[in-house]
Amino acid sequence: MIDLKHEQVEALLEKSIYGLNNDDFQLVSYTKRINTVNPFQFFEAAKQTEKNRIFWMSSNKEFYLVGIGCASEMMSEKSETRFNETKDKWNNVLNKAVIHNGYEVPGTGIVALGGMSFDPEKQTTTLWENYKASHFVIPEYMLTVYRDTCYLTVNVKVTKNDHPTQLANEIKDMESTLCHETIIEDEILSIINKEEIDALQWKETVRKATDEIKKASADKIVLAREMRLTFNRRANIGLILQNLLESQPNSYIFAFEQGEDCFVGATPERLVKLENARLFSTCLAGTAPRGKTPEEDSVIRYELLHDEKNLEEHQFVVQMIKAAMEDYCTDLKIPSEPVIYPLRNLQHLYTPVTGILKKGFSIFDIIEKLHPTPALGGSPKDKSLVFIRENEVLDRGWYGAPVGWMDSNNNGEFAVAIRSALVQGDEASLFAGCGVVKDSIPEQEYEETNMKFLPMLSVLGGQA
Ligand SMILES: C=C(O[C@@H]1C=C(C(=O)O)C=C[C@H]1O)C(=O)O
Ligand SMILES: [Mg+2]
Repeated sequence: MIDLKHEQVEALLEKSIYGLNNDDFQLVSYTKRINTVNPFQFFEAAKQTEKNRIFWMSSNKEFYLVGIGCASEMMSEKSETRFNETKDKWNNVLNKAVIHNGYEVPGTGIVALGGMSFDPEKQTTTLWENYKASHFVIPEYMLTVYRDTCYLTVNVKVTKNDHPTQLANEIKDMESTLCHETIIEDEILSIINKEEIDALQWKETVRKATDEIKKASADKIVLAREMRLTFNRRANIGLILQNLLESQPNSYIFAFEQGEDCFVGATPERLVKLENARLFSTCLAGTAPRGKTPEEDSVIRYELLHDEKNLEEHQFVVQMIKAAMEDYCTDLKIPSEPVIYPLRNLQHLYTPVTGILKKGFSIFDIIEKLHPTPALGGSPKDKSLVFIRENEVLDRGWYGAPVGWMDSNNNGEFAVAIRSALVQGDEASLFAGCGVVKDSIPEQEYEETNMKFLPMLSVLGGQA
């Protein structure tokens, strides 16, 4: 019997509590299988707890994580050390924790969920003040849905002064609150004000980037812009997530709540997935709209697959990811030509990457090596980042950066946080960017970013 009963939970807590010295603490974690729970409802039910919520769904819809509250966190404000700090803190957490998890299911047991800012060296504004340079949370309560089976993990930080019976009762009450069937109200959100942040200046920056590229100081520079919306009411994140699920195929759906703010999106772009040392990454760059009829769609698809400008944008990403992965993987496989990745509002050029992770590396090493790929930064990395830092009129915050999860067995998955919005009560900022190369035309790049606003715009009261 690996599923714990109430009395066993109490005994487990008691054992940890009585083993502690005065100022010490211990993270106790246990996982059990539970009856089917709808992850969107679990997320919605947690609203009444007033704890921060995190939502993650993989693009194949086979895997969900919903994290509630914070039992422990790894936070870093410093740009140069954020990766190492996070790795060290993660190792400390794992070394000190007591883990009761009888399942070898990825994403159960102690899992850290979080993300980071795109460029911690860029001057920040107040827009993202609630989001750190790097922030990972080990939730108090976490629902894992893996191929239709549900698991609940409870993580408790206990101290000498805690009372096991009381704690076990609190946990029991919380479990029933969270697993209780909840109705997500279908409220109508409408936009009462929409402001594109300086579109003219943005097009001018695109032109300046093409000049730089022609001078050969860089090959590709990704430039992004912001749209600010005001609604008739507060946006309900649970409903937004459900609407994203219904409207955005082939996409990761994520939400990271921080008090009154929530960073939410439906991104098609995997950065890296690790499952039992098998590594998957993605090159995604080059964009065209979807056709209105199947015939028109297949013409556009054919053109995209043969379009020199888009193929160039794409190729920089393939070259970089290939070079980056060679040191970390064996059996690296990358097809020589891209295929189409279809989405609701647009289609991309896509090249999958697979390999076997060499021993001694973690998923965090891979993220550090890859971020930002030329899909979001440019090529070469340093030159394009300097251009973005100096010329882009936007605080990207967590937009365009890795978001995801990792477990104690070196499994995990990170996506690139695009097609996303920072929702702040009855307002939101949407972000969209595109890869500028030598043949980029500012007006066309502008239209491309308009298409990339659509996934979020359409679930926030705009037109699909
Ligand atoms: C930058 C974004 O998307 C990236 C840019 C693309 C392009 O320019 O063709 C395509 C996919 C993404 O790599 C975004 O959606 O904001
Ligand atoms: Mg493009």
